[in-house]
Amino acid sequence: MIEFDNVGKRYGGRFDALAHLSFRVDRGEMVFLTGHSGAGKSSLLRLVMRLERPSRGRVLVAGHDIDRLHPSQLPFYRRQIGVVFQDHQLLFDRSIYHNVALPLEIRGLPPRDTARRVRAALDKVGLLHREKALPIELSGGEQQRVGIARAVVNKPSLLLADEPTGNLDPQLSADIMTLFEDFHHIGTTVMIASHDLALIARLRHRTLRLRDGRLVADEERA
Ligand SMILES: Nc1ncnc2c1ncn2[C@@H]1O[C@H](COP(=O)(O)OP(=O)(O)OP(=O)(O)O)[C@@H](O)[C@H]1O
Repeated sequence: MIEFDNVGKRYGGRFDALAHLSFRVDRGEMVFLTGHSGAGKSSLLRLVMRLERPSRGRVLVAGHDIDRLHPSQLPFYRRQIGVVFQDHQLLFDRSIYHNVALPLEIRGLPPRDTARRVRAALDKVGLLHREKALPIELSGGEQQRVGIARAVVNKPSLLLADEPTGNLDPQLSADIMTLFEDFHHIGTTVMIASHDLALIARLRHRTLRLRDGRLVADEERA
């Protein structure tokens, strides 16, 4: 599903944030990405989203070199990827329903289809009963679940998360990871950048470890 072939990413013409990075993630796999702050985790995820382009090497997603995508193809490409951030980036003047509906409204999906999909996504994260609430009325863990519902409302084949449990206590973090595992179990490819080594060790999924932009470990834990 994802293949990095000797990828390097240089910022500002001199700083190598990523270097000689090669790995494959198969369709349906769940993989953690770890490493110290500044190791290059977010840069790697941004390359997969095609928010950044590699300075060298190739990034293939579903068999395609995504550097070759025409700008007109990017919206369709990104629609296949759900993204969850640490600070879930909800719109605070919109209800939970409308936050989750946003990606579908941007696509111009008919309201009836939008409603069906939004409710299915909210149901998956256990928040159907809160659809009329505003984000401010929800706890941090619930807000993150809304962020996940919004990320999966387009039924992406690939789900990326950048420190999705960064602000949550251990129990809520474990609950959020269980949600990601649920999507993995129905066939979604999942890649999660996280600092939470204790949680990662407990969950026993493949883990890629970066240090100074290089892949220093690739461990199967199943
Ligand atoms: N747009 C940019 N321009 C210049 N340097 C950048 C840019 N984005 C990231 N960097 C640098 O590249 C390196 C890797 O950053 P990145 O955000 O990928 O690391 P990270 O592992 O995600 O860190 P953290 O865990 O702190 O989020 C860092 O030294 C960072 O300062």
